Amino acid sequence: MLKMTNITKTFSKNTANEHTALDNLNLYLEKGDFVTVIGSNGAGKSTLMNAISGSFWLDNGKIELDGKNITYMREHNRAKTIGRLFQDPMKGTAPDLTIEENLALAYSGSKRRSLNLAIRKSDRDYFKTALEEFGMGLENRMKTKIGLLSGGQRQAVTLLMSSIASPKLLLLDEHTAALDPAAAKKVLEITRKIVEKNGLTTLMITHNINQALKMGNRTIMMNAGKIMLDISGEERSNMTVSKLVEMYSVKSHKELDNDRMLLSRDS
Ligand SMILES: Nc1ncnc2c1ncn2[C@@H]1O[C@H](COP(=O)(O)OP(=O)(O)OP(=O)(O)O)[C@@H](O)[C@H]1O
Repeated sequence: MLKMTNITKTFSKNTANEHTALDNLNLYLEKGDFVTVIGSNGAGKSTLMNAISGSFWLDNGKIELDGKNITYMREHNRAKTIGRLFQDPMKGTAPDLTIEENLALAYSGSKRRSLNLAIRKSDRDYFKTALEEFGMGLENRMKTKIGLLSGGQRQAVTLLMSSIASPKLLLLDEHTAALDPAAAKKVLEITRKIVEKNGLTTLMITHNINQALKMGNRTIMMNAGKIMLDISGEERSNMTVSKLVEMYSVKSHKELDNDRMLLSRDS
């Protein structure tokens, strides 16, 4: 489904700040894989997502999605098949449009209909049913402007927008990190449901190691622009947070320096 071969990206080349954020990295995701991504500060996790969504050109390497070479495809074209959520709940929705208008935009994009805010009754019923499943009461606020919602409610709507656009790939970049614990829990629950129901191939960055081991079917750990650990199946089921932290130190010859990750190790 997603195949990244020898991808390399160096920022500020030939300057004192030169930094190789992605270093000959290889990653292959099967269709339906839900992969969690962890790693130290500056390991290259967000840069990996930026590379996939096309925020910059690679220095080297190739990215294929569903058999298609997208290495030189522009970002806005990739966005048609790659959904992305950020830490900032303000991103990804139009704050002055209502919940149903935002959903209608995502829906019209997926159906290749003309961009139109006149909402059909059948579409409205479909959105309502989908929102009801979240148990947040959003189905009764479909005419509320998105900008008035809490961060958790916004991320829930953004997730629904991403899924109704039927993406080939969903990228979640610490999408619950800015939320309070109760909202984060709820949004994760919704994430799990949406990914499962739609069989979405998903990459999710999290600083919470526990969460990384519990969500999805595979976990990768990044360090210095490379994937240093890739676990799934029995090895992953038997993995503990302490073991993972220890493996990081052994493999990288340094202590894990992601404070947020370590602080959340028991939560
Ligand atoms: N556009 C850019 N220009 C220059 N340097 C960049 C750019 N984007 C990322 N970097 C650098 O690349 C490295 C990797 O950054 P990245 O944001 O991918 O790390 P991360 O693993 O997501 O870290 P964190 O957990 O702290 O968010 C960092 O040293 C960062 O400063």
